[in-house]
Amino acid sequence: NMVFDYPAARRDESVVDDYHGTKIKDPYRWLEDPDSNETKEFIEAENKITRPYLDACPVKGEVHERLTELWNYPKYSSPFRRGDRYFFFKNTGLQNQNVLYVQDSLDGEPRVFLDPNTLSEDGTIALSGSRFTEDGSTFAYGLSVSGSDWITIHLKDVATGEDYPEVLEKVKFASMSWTKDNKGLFYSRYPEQTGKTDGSETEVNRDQKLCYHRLNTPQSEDVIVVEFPEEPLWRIGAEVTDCGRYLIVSPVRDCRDNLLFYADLSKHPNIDGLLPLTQIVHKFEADYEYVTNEGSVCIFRTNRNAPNYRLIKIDLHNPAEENWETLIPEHQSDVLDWASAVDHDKLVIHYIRDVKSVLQLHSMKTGELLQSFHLDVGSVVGFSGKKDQTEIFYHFMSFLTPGVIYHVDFTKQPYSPTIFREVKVKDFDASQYEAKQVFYSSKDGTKVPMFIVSKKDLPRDGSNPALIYGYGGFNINIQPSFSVTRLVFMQHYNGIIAIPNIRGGGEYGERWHNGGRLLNKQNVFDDFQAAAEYLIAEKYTRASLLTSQGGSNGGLLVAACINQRPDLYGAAIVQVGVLDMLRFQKFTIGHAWVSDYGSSDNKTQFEYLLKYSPLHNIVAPVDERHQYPATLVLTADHDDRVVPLHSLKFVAELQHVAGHSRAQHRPLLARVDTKAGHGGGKPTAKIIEEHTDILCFMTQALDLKFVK
Ligand SMILES: O=C([C@@H]1CCCN1C(=O)CCCN1C(=O)NC(c2ccccc2)(c2ccccc2)C1=O)N1CCCC1
Repeated sequence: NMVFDYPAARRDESVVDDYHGTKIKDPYRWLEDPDSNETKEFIEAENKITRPYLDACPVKGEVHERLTELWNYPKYSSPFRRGDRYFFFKNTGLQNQNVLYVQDSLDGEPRVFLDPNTLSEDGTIALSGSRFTEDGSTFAYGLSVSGSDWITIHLKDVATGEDYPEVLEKVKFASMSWTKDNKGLFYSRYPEQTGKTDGSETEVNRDQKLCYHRLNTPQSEDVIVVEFPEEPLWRIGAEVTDCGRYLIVSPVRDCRDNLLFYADLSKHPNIDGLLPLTQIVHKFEADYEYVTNEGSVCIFRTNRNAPNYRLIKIDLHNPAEENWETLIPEHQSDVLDWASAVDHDKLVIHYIRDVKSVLQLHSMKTGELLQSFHLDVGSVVGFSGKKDQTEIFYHFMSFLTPGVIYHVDFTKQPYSPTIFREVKVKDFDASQYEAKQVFYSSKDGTKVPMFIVSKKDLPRDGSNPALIYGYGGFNINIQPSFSVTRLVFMQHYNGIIAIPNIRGGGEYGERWHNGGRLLNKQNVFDDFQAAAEYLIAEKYTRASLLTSQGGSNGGLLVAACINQRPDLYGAAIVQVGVLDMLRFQKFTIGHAWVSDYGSSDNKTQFEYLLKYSPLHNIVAPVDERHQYPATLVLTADHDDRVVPLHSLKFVAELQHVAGHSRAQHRPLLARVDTKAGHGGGKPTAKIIEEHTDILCFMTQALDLKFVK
């Protein structure tokens, strides 16, 4: 097999940090500067060896063609009413960005309302966040460029389609919320900073302010309405209540728990400065999410004393915790994932039960269950409905269902869902495949659910290639979804898809999240390793045919797992991963992740982080059995969520330590994309290119056969 001439990246042995008395070397510190020629040359040198390896794949053409063919089916979002019009997103199949359409009625002739594809040749300008005014007359929308988290906010007159002159700059992680007079918009923004803010910079995001913008005025006239100058790392969520009277302000300092304040907007008809706030929640101890309100009584979804979440009522005029009431108590096993007011006095509530979606209708007054909406095994991936609307739409998807949109009209009894739209993938016959859920035991005996999807009747003799995907953090749930790329792997490689719902996620509420974070983080890796061992023991596959894949926090998962058990995998795909656990908090929004990771600034947490940090636990293989799996590390130049330095330092160290070992025959490569970021807003063309490269990497590395 090919011998790899890895780039000789300079090792600066003089860079040594002292963490609470422990000296740690950081020889590739220079790779943290994205603008230096040396870093640019390193990236070029890495792509120079990766590109030929991927292009040498004999079935690259077939894979690209098959992915494109299967991808080319029309995709729709649930329609949603704003004012007296309906809107929906549609992609005819291969469009780089989804297009927003408008109709005067549900069966009216759709007209293009906003087509982001017209904004750039290569589709790298994406819609990122949007909000209509209450009356549907004006549309605020965010545009992000090259996959960065930075957006500019634009304002469009819905009737004419004309944009107002102003553009709101320096916006990131912005909740947008209009005042009910349709005259202005609350949004969060960062102050001007030195240096570029195009998403290729690594500066820490700090000092976010909540501002109020009056329509048709320059941004320079915007007023700061909420700020926490003594808390530079907080982000400020804000939402005008359904009735329009209150502004709910929810600061978040990391990725869990928030405070709650409110302002009574009726006392400030002219918003011209800081709004006086009444604080309701004074400590970061739980999540609180506004659902709706009736007068001064607000309904929140919270995990306060309820790890599976519940709905509570807080009277803003009597907000002390002892006066809070429970509207919907915590379920002992189902997780209350979201709730939405509909038809004036009802709540649609989404539960997660053993990772599968449950959708119910409850009384807003009493909380009692009115009825359930039947769902197959799968996920509700989209929903539209408002308190003052008498209909809802919800979008269902599963491993073998590309998408079904249901409609419920509350003006007719009984409330029975009808199929509004069903999406088909041509020449995909779901009856040839099976999706099942198994429960396996992790290292500490914890039962972990895992979805396994593949063609029916595959031999159970360890001869099938398998792809195991994981995330494992931030209370995020990995529910069933439809993926064309996984379909190609199942159809043309007889591949098996395995998705373990490992700890750190929210599949079983806060307990599951807490079981996989801070000083429990190793449980996440143990759950994942145990899933791989289960697949091998049950003869679904064997180590040399098993690929692990994960992105972002999941990239950390995959990288930590190949350090700890390189023998378990034949290949590993590490996408936009967090890989330097001692320094992540020093870049862009990394400081927000301390709620899951802790921080090297804390001695106890430093000692724990050092034990699993991918960059700091690379070991030269002593023999071929312990060589690293074929590893592809992917990142991109405008990833300002997880800055590329993580991947660059990791692959440099991996190639230096393992790549030069005689026992390491499998490739250890990096793919660094341009005009791309963490993933949000990526154009279809780039997604298909990337997925083609990943399947080709697996084909080459594991010597897989592509069957027609
Ligand atoms: O990207 C990430 C992690 C995972 C989930 C969000 N995240 C983040 O790092 C998200 C940070 C940025 N961010 C959002 O994308 N939504 C916010 C938000 C808060 C207030 C107003 C507007 C947006 C948020 C909302 C709810 C909860 C938390 C933040 C937020 O701060 N990681 C990359 C690698 C490790 C973790």
